[in-house]
Amino acid sequence: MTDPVAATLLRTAAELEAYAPAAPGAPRPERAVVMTMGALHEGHASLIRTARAVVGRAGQVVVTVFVNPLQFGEAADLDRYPRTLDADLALAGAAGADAVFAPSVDEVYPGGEPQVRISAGPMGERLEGAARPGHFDGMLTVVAKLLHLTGPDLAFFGQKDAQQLALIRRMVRDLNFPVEIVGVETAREPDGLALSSRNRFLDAHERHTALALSRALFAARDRLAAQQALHARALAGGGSEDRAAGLTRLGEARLAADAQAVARARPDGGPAAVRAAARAVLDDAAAEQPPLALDYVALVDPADFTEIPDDRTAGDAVLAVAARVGATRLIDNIPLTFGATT
Ligand SMILES: Nc1ncnc2c1ncn2[C@@H]1O[C@H](COP(=O)(O)OP(=O)(O)OP(=O)(O)O)[C@@H](O)[C@H]1O
Ligand SMILES: CC(C)(CO)[C@@H](O)C(=O)[O-]
Ligand code: BAL
Repeated sequence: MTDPVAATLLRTAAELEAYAPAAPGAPRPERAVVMTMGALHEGHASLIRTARAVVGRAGQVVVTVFVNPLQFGEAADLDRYPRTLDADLALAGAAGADAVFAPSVDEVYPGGEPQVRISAGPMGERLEGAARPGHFDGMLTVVAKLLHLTGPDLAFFGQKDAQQLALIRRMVRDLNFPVEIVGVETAREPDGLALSSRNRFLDAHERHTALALSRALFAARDRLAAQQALHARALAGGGSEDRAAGLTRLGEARLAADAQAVARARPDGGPAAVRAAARAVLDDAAAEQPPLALDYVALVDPADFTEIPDDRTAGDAVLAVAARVGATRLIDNIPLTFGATT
């Protein structure tokens, strides 16, 4: 069922329940769900295509479209969130979805705002959670409900919302949800800007400033790679303080500086160096017109989003950034691995 036709629209839990049941005696098809807030773009399409590739033609791909009031702090952000259901049905179908479940607020919360909610715990209070109090409780509550309503074998979420993905993995583990969570790499514009439904609010100047988010992340990644390459040369005997001193005596300043850089390279590239590389780009963008207003740039442990200490020499990390450009708040992040000298 991968023809480029609009996906079937399901509006209620009853329609979803009755949707394409397995024939009597036939095995239930494997079901993948991709949860969204609509205004679908290529980032969502890549999640849907990945979901289709994993479950195959015999499987079912259900996309949910629901702008969840529970996870919005500012009413204005909720009100202006883009809603484009017809285009969403076409994009979801073209990317390989069978059905789009787009319930009303009353359908999802028939008793009004739920009194019993999922608590995101300490991880939900850091970074995005600090900037948007209650956001992650609201997000996890609706994800739990949508998992119950759609009953998937697998659920796909973007790495672009890295803290959200980590919290969903944690909820599924802590509360024994019978579903496999799959993370999908961030889709970007050719110039690096992470695709986001909120990008449509940026005018040309704001978009130019907003490019600093991804450029900061790439600068940090490149700094880490350069430090790791220097360290690999150090391991291969390519530099030492003695060699640098010898070259200085011979007047070979450039070669001396190179030998010294190799000798001093840390095996991990150094968390501080990585943060500094990102910060330099973001500081420049604060002077752009319009300016970038930095909310945070943080190098964190992907398991719990605590800050990576400066003496950490190995392991996985996420460099995450959030900033406001004009009236639009944007986030981005990049996974990094320390200590991976080749
Ligand atoms: N650029 C992207 N690459 C990969 N996945 C993405 C991308 N953008 C969003 N997603 C994922 O799509 C799913 C639905 O996200 P959502 O509908 O909030 O879109 P969004 O573009 O992130 O919206 P916004 O940025 O306005 O919050 C989430 O799992 C999210 O991580
Ligand atoms: C997971 C989600 C669909 C829950 O509303 C939302 O947070 C999103 O679009 O990332
Ligand atoms: N993209 C994550 C959902 C939100 O911003 O509310």
